[in-house]
Amino acid sequence: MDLPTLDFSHFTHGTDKQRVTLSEALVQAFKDHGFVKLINHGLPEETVTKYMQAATSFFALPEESKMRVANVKGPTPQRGYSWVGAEQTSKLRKENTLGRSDVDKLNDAREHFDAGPPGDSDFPNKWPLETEIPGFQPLMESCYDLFQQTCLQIMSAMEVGLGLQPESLVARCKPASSEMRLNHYPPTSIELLAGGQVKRTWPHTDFGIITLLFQDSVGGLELEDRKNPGTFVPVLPGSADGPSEMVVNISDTFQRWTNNVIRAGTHQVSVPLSMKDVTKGNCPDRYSGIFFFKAHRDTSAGSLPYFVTESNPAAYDEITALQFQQRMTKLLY
Ligand SMILES: O=C(O)CCC(=O)C(=O)O
Ligand SMILES: [Fe+2]
Repeated sequence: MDLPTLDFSHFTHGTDKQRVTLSEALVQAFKDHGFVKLINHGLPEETVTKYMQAATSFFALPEESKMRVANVKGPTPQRGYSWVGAEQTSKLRKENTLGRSDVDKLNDAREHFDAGPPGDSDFPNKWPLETEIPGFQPLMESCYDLFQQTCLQIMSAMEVGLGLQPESLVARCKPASSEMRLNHYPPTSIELLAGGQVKRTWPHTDFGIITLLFQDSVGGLELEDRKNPGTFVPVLPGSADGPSEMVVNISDTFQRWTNNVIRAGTHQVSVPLSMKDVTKGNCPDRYSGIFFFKAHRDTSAGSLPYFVTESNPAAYDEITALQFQQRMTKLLY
């Protein structure tokens, strides 16, 4: 399977014809795979580099400093630090746990840090001490704003590609309720990963509208091949001398809005491709930087009337984006 790589500048800086062609290709890639790679996505290279560096710096903090901003487990949007084993993505899909008696042992070998909109008063962010990690909070907040802008542009392209009214998707995403996440996968025993109880990340879909994903050069991200359900193919990191690539996937809220016309991309993080034949030793550290683009909390996460027809009746319940997120987040613990 070949994941399409699209040049997003055709939408942001192209002719009318190029805008339409890009938008249609984007919709097609999402229909086919739930995933796409974008180049010339408009995010400065430096922003992406600094976002990834923020991950390295945060996870290098002493355990005590990370635990000072620990996320409180529960249904509320995640804020701060989740230690290895804190959440179990295995519990998000019944395919992961079906017929197993060891469900509580199906762990992720991953720690992560989550933050919501800058200055969020509903679910306040938890920032580590400025003295311990200088500049972390302002950097994260400036990345947030740029990622949010990029996602709004992708929504505009989806409006064109799907034949929706201009602003009809964009308006549902304001004010911003997106979330950013830094992931760290510590070196992990290959034998442990082969044992079947622990994965770097279990197969799942994300909860928001779309997700932006940046990964280091280690690899291991895989998406489900829709032509062969249950099998996964690698989403390889871009080459160091090639253009900066951004992985984008469709998440649950968009699947709900489009009433299954565009389905969320199921993905997991596994042993890197280059180590598939290795049976002993450790997988190296891996870092990823994520942006979960989300609908405004009070917006409906039910299917949009445009996608509900006699032959495709509404498949989802009428709940708000926040209620949906809480329903899903609760499953993780
Ligand atoms: O680390 C990755 O590449 C993917 C992480 C992921 O799927 C997530 O945080 O939702
Ligand atoms: Fe994910």
